[in-house]
Amino acid sequence: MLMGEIPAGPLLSQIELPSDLRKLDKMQLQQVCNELRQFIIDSVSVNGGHFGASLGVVELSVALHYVMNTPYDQLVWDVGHQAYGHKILTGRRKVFHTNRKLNGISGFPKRDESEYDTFGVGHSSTSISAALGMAIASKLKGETDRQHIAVIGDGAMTAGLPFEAMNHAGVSNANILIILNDNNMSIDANVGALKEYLTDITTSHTYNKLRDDIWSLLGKLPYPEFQRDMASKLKESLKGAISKSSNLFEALGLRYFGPIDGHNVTKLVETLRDLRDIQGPKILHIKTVKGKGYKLAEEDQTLWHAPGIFDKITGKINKKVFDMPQAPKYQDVFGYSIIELAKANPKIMGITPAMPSGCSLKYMMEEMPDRALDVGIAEQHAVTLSAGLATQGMKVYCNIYSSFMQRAYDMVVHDVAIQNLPVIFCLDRAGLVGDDGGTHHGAYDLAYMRCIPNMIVSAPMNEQELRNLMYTAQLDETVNPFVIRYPRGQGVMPEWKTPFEKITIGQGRKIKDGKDLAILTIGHPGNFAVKACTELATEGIDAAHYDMRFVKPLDEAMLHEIGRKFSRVITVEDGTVVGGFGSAVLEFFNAHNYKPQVEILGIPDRIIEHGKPEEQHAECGFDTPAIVAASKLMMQTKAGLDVVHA
Ligand SMILES: Cc1ncc(C[n+]2csc(CCOP(=O)(O)OP(=O)(O)O)c2C)c(N)n1
Ligand SMILES: CC(=O)[C@@H](O)[C@H](O)COP(=O)(O)O
Ligand SMILES: [Mg+2]
Repeated sequence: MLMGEIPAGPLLSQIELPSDLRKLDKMQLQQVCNELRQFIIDSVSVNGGHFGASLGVVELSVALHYVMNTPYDQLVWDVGHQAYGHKILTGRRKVFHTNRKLNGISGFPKRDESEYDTFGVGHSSTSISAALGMAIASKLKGETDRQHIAVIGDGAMTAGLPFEAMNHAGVSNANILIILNDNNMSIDANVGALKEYLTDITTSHTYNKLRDDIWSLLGKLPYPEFQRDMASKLKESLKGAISKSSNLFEALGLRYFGPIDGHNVTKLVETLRDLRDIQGPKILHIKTVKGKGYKLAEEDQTLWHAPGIFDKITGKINKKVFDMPQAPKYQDVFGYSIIELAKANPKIMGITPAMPSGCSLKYMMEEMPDRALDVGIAEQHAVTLSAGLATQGMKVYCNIYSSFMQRAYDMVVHDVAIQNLPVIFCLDRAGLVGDDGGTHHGAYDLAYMRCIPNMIVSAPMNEQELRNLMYTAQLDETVNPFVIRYPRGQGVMPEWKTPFEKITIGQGRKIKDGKDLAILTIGHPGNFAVKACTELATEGIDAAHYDMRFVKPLDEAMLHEIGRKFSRVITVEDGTVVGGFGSAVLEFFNAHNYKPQVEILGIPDRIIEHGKPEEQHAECGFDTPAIVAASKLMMQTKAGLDVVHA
């Protein structure tokens, strides 16, 4: 056993790869499922990670790798937070204890990690498009026997992209199987008309009775060939009568099967075998329970989506221990402050695309259900909906994780910025997010927002600043789109509930005067600089510190002061160094002919993998020790002449 390796049950420990699984008798699969489920519980309880979603697809994961010839047959998991069983069955059981840790395996499927991971994921709703692309390529290569399977949840299905993909798949002859894993949950409760439809189709007596009658009639027919022939004839004749009018997926040109019980591994195996023989685009609807097999997770599916480390016997979740126990999370400052503001201003609304718990809008949804909405996984819709509301004078706080906002970029430009609508974008999870890794970092927002005309782009250094920026953004005199971006987790102010104060847009704050060099920060990393200045002082270096607050508009008066006074400048941001805050400062200095030596600290131009945020800050080189080191190095050079290279 490797150090940290989690022990597996007797059958599971014999399975290194799906080829081992396929040697088992079908009757042994239930035991494999039981052992796999236990292994996931054992692993996640000690190492953390996503939990309920993987428990819900244990049987499906086993059945898929048992029936399909993976990796030749291509399996695409949507989001990938449910793919732990898949990872464990495909060569990564022994290293599963390194899941989401620095230098360990990723929490999501990743192409360079395994040939069984056919497509890199983390963001939702991409699976059908990706699998369709693979299926079309297979057809062109003449691979008629190859299967392409997209496993997508009911939450991920609420986005636009799957419908774009199904609209295409339905008129293609591509060999694609979509498995809709319907557990009636997203992270929070799933929302919208599709959810209602999936419930209706599951419980519809007419539809199910007709389907069951047909199958039992077919079962009574004498020969399998005759059954098949009869099935297809019946299917054809009933197509117009029932399916198209009563089934959304059939209307899109997909053959619809189900719903079936996604926890019955034998039934899944039989069904997948049947479907393997049916060419063309098709969808299998399975019903599962998120958190299946761990009672507490079944009972509170939101809490157990990603609970962190817990005691698997008692179910007690270990609360994360923060450096500053009393300081709140930025998320809660947002969640409580928007309620305060909304009570005073009836025009205020809150919008989240599927992250009410994550971003804390849930508090407002509970208190003011008409004015705070979860629109499902639909970032593009969230932005344009906010734009529509803004045309009517509403003050909308559209709260989207920074990395998920990437897919709504055109809506920000076309629907908001070009019309200069004063939508307030609260970009949560800005900067480096930790365990979720490269797909989830909010690394690019400063760069991609600051290049758009009309935008105001800001980042608070602490809770009070967040509140004041939120307050300023909703004032009637603020007529531009307003970005406020802040990181995941804790701030720094135990006494965070300060009275609201207006901030002058484009005005920074001088935190500390100094004479040797200037450290310019944006957002939360300003706190790293505060500590760095204290440390530098003990070594006789007198650094000035400016919290610039805005990347757009820049505080030009402050930058003139800095340009005139300092020949050494360090900029610090938790965003990409390519085109971000540091670049904006350099552009200003260049335009005004200031020539200080400038070092830009931030996220380098490569993908930062999973790990703890502190490890990632250190790796990128913008934490306190890195600021101290860069300052000391800069002080060794002759100001304004030598160029410092890290
Ligand atoms: C574009 C995007 N928006 C939001 C998320 C956050 N997110 C991850 S999983 C999830 C719920 C997905 O629900 P579903 O597809 O039904 O899977 P389940 O967890 O129920 O198995 C959400 C909202 C994401 N990963 N990507
Ligand atoms: C898979 C996914 O996208 C989410 O579950 C994400 O991991 C949530 O991240 P937070 O824990 O930061 O809300
Ligand atoms: Mg779901």
